[in-house]
Amino acid sequence: MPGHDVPPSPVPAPLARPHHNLPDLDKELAQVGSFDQLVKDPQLLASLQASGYDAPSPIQWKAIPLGRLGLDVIAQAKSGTGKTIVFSVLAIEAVSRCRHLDSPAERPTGLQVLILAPTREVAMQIYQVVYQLIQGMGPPWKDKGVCQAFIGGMPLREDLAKAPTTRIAVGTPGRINQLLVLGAFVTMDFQMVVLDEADKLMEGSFQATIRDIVGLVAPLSSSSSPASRRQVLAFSATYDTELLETLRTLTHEPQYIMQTATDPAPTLSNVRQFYYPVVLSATDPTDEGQATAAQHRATIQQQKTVATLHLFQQLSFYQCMVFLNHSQRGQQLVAELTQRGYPAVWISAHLTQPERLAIMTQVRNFAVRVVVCSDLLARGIDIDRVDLVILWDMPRDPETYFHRVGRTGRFGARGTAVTLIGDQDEQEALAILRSQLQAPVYPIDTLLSPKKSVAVTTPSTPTTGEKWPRIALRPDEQAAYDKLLEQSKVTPAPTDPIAYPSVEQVSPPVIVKKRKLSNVASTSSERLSRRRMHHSVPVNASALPAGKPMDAGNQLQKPSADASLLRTPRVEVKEFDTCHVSLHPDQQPWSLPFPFNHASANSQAWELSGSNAHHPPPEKDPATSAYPYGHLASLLFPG
Ligand SMILES: Nc1ncnc2c1ncn2[C@@H]1O[C@H](COP(=O)(O)OP(=O)(O)OP(=O)(O)O)[C@@H](O)[C@H]1O
Repeated sequence: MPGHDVPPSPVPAPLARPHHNLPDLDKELAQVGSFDQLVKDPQLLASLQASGYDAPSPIQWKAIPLGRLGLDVIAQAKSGTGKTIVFSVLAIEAVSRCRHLDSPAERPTGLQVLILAPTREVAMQIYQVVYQLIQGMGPPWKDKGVCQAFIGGMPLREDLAKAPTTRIAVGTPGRINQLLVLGAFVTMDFQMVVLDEADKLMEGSFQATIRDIVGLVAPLSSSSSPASRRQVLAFSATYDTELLETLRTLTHEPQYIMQTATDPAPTLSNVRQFYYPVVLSATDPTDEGQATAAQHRATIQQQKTVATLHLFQQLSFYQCMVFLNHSQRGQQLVAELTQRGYPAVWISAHLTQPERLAIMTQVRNFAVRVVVCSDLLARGIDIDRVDLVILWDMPRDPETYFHRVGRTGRFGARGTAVTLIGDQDEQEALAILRSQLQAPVYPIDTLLSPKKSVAVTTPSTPTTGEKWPRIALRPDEQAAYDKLLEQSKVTPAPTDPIAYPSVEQVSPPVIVKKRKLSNVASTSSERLSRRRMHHSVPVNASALPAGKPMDAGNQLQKPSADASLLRTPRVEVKEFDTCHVSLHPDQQPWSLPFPFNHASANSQAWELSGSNAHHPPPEKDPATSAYPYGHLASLLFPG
């Protein structure tokens, strides 16, 4: 088992990135410019391009400049739209700025960036992305100590040895906290903490650990000047109102980049979503003399296995992820699938860390095509050959649905997600879910018509250069689908001037209200009593409510601009090394060079564009001694 401090195991050659040549499938992925307009460092730019990242996605276009300004940022973007590259670029730039300081004596040492992820698998994946970018940046960057992974389940001794020289640490909260408490990292020049899957990191027992970590590396004290404060960046595809509020307390006047009100659902439109009602037993487990509840459950599971095999036979796919809620059932399913000619692996947090890493390597190397898993892999995991996701069990909440489905259809690829519906509880949960989704969830018979003659008994082997795995469609389905794709085409990227979105243009955050999908039946007696009510009701597609837009009550309010000044400064990035900032709605923007950060803010001589010379710096509020325009203004007018 390779140690996690060695270079990551070879990643299979990437499939051709489809989004450049094909119609835009989702506006989250519409091309907005090119990386050479966004990234100035030639080594980093070359490395990005060599790794196949030619054109930034909208989240990269918006969040990289904002993060580079040194502001705290809370960002939301759909699964698979490239959030990892946002903070990888910002992390490398942060270290790069320090490396290029003229005087070696002043060059900061030790840890500068900390990237936290909720699972060891996601942490290792992020580490591999940053590592790959650094490797592509030429000799000075090939220093092994620049970026290191620190995850639980691996020897602490090795982590203690490598921590002092690490510049970018990627890890899971428990291990990172342990190392910080032990004083393993040198943090005097610390600059930035990144929370990936931030809503998950703020949940339950994680939250206290995250608070401890952020308190140690990026303390938020009112007395600390912005220049001495460290930056906090948070990313996720989903945010819950309450957790978002909690997250806000870790940040300082954060800038928000959120899903738009018109497109709130965090699943990509290029993932076709279906539900598959398995044939229900005609018996009610509560009827006397009939099957027991356990037998009834066993029947449903059997039916779900049959449905899974049916999907495998009918669809051609590269790789499939099957999500279950129970470990024992997962292992059983793996045995059944393997026995029937679909070799599968099971992965959950119950395995040892070496076992988990070995399975992930197998999956990434395409040595296995069916991964049966718990929600360990529901978030953040990026395997670009996954084109089929089966939700064997209904997820416990809508966020988990979005994240599970988001394992396919990544960055312009197409994908299919099928939710198996086995009983009344799952039918009700699906109804709740559909009320939150904008994308349609079709009944499975629209995909698997009994008349259709698709007989793919052995999954096809992918051919190099093939753009997508094919999912066979009837001609009429194909025509409808092509039309849908044509309609979703987005206008081409603007060229001159480069129109980055300003903070003010960013729509109000749309928050998925936390609502347990499985709360309908938390105890078996409740479950049984409901079954009694819905005695032998077959799953009927037409009984399910159609999708409708999200409840407006779920949205946070956008900060409003009053008549004389903008509560949030308008930040507009015009070129990759300058940004324009307006404090008054009618004011010509100030022109600021960047990159800059808190550490450099005080010493930076701000150049004001000529037309603004008559705009005096704002006055401080006497009550708070703070500038009224917030954090950015205090950066602009230090002292
Ligand atoms: N600009 C780009 N050009 C081409 N491919 C990209 C670009 N940015 C990211 N990708 C690819 O898109 C895929 C998804 O990226 P990433 O894992 O960062 O998504 P994400 O937004 O973090 O998703 P999730 O919310 O599921 O964690 C990755 O395979 C990544 O290599």
